[in-house]
Amino acid sequence: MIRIGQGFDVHQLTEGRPLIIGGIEIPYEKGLLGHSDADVLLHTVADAVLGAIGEGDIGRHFPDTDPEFKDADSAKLLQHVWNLVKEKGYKLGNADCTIIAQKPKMAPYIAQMRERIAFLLEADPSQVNVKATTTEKLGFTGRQEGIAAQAAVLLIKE
Ligand SMILES: Nc1ccn([C@@H]2O[C@H](COP(=O)(O)O)[C@@H](O)[C@H]2O)c(=O)n1
Ligand SMILES: C[C@@]1(CO)OP(=O)(O)OP(=O)(O)OC[C@H]1O
Repeated sequence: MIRIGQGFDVHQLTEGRPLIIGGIEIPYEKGLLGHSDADVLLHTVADAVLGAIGEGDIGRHFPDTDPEFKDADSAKLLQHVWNLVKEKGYKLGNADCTIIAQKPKMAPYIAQMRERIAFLLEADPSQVNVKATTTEKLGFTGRQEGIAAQAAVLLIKE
């Protein structure tokens, strides 16, 4: 059996917050705003995984009104989601992710993100791809008001 899921998330860039993407802290003058650590990429992957198992989205599992998730480490949220996948008997086929950001340059951090996501999904880094694109200065990402991310995930049950 195979199941596919896709995710999309956006967080606003603001001063005075760390920039955490794909579980990696990136040195930058701004960070992402959210109830949790606002890791836009891990949220996107979690949503794609939840989509693949037909379990809604991260807002349903971790409400942003619940103080328990204030400043939450998104890696822990993704691990919780991954436990649901394992309970259903699935493993990762592959995941493909895109970060949409005008700045900063993600390229130096992509390999680390890939390894971190693979670790969280109990898979080999070869099963995870992370890409980045600007929007050529267009739109809210182009104006550096926020960063978006997309992911597609394939799960396999043998
Ligand atoms: N925040 C980003 C955005 C892009 N990259 C890398 O640059 C390449 C060119 O980006 P375009 O938007 O001009 O297509 C892209 O393929 C990425 O490799 C990046 O590292 N960080
Ligand atoms: C992760 C949660 C929970 O702390 O909060 P945020 O960091 O605001 O993230 P979002 O992508 O808006 O949705 C899920 C939330 O419930």
